[in-house]
Amino acid sequence: MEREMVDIESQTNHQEVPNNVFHKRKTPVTLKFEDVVYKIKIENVGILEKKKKASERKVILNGVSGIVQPGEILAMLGPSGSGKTTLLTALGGRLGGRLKGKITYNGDPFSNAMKRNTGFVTQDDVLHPHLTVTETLVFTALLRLPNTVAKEEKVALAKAVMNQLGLVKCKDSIVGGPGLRGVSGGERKRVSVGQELLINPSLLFLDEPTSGLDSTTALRLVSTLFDLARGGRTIVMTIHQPSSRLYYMFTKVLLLSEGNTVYFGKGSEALDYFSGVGFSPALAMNPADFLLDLANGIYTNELNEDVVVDKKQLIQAYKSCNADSQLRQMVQVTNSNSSSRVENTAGFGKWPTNWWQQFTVLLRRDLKERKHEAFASFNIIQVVLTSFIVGLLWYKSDTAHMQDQLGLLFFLSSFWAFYPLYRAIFVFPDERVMLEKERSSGMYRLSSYFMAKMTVDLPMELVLPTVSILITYWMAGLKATAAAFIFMLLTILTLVLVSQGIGLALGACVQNTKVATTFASVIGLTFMITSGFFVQNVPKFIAWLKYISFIYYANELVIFSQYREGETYKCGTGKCLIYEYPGIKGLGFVNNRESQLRASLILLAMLFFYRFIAYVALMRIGVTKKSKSS
Ligand SMILES: Nc1ncnc2c1ncn2[C@@H]1O[C@H](COP(=O)(O)OP(=O)(O)OP(=O)(O)O)[C@@H](O)[C@H]1O
Repeated sequence: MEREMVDIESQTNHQEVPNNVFHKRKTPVTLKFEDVVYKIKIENVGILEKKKKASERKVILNGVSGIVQPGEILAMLGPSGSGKTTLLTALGGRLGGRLKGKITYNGDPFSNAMKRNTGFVTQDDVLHPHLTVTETLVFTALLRLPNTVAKEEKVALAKAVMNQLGLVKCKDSIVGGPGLRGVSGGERKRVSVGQELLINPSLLFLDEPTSGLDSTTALRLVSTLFDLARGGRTIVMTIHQPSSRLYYMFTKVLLLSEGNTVYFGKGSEALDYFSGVGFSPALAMNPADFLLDLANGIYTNELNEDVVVDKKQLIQAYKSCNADSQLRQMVQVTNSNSSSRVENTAGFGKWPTNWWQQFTVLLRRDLKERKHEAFASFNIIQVVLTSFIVGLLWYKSDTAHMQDQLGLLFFLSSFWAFYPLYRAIFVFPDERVMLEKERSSGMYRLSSYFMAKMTVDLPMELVLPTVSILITYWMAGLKATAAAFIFMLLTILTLVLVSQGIGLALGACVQNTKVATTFASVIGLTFMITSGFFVQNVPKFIAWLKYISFIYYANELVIFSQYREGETYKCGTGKCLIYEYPGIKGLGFVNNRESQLRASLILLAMLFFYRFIAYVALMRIGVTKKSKSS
């Protein structure tokens, strides 16, 4: 697979890549939003009172309206917490909950076709840290571009994006992330933008794309966006503190203060507007700084003194100005007609690619991303060392010391019940943000993602226990027949998969590794102590717990692998039947084919059951949010 990617890349090295492929435009989109109101519920808990106070509704967006046309860049400015990200998320069709007002795209509400024509760059870069810049963009192209585009063309487009965003220099460097040195912050941001440019979106949303960038890099990035807008795209972005050079590249500016519009209109006319309502800049200053000060309720007068301004006065001034009523009239004109409707013109079906293509690309991507984790030497050393120590402790054990041997069998069941559980817990919480981002843009089906995740870790999940059992089994002198060894190995491998399933389900349901780890300890310990090794005379009302304990069934099968009906052990001066040994008899096992089959089938059912739970829990992540917007 790796070779395949290298081949494709080398082919495209000789291929003519258009310098600016993004000047070709699909359907231009006019974005209108009218009286957008968003409230969230806040549960108030007094510090001193134990009782919860009644929940309150906090207004995040308070009747915001606007219009952005193809070829325009709208920059949303405002102090921190003024609602910029919330509005951007709402306009990008990703905000659920109590969203009121009307948001339309060429007159129509947000649709699946629109979703695939929309690029959304989040504030934090959500990227796979171990992939190189090229791999990141090529995998995105393979997943997001439709089947109608040939594979070679997809790779060529990824290359074109790298050219356009100035990423060629670092194309073979890994992206990096927390604790892993990779490309610079600015390059990482450009990779995120590149992922969205690949689909040549009609509408592009960017949440603070310039934060953390030096002014030159920020200017370069916004220049690229300016070029894109000129190609007919509609661009909406939030920005904290643009330099004046950046400010004048924006076609329109929306200034927010505590969720209210303080100004909406051309960036170049903002200062005139504020002069008209009594606030003209007394000193030569960056217009963006002046606007942000006002939105924060501060005005610097001729004496360079900061005067407090009533924000309500600014909000009211905007509401009663001509610009606002003109804007409302423009927004209210419906322009829904079949020629402007965003259709699936890009050749996307319900999904850009078919199930198998999604699965294979995701598998290749996961293999590259997770090989460092799955094949980490410390995992291998940990398991091999533990196996040797266990082998030494039980070196050449025999049935003359039945309790010792039972202890070994129980230890093996318990160790392989816990080890994969704790590893699997992290899989989905670590991936949540990525899954959310990719599913929100309709990149792939959940089932192909899920199957790729199940498959990618499988080899290592099975190789490690096999190596461990190989070491311990022979050192500890367990039954030296191929049948007994294979039975034991298959039992342990099934146990590993069940345990992994429980970890995946916990991680997927809770989505918080700390909480999931706590649950895992409680569940794991409960299943371990109810499996019969520690206590056998359990009160009836709680004795049923062992029947849902996967460790109980694994322990049963492991014991079956070693001892046959009628076999004996040395007791006192004579011999006793092994299945009469108190430690085994108390477990209540019947050693016959039916009970072996029953235990095996229950373990297999658990293997699927816990994965099913994990799948259902993941279904809520990244689906297009249903809001109450009218
Ligand atoms: N789910 C939530 N729970 C509680 N408060 C929220 C939630 N979502 C948004 N808020 C609040 O809504 C307000 C607006 O948040 P938002 O992130 O949109 O602001 P912003 O202007 O983008 O801020 P920044 O520039 O700091 O990113 C903030 O006060 C924030 O605390």
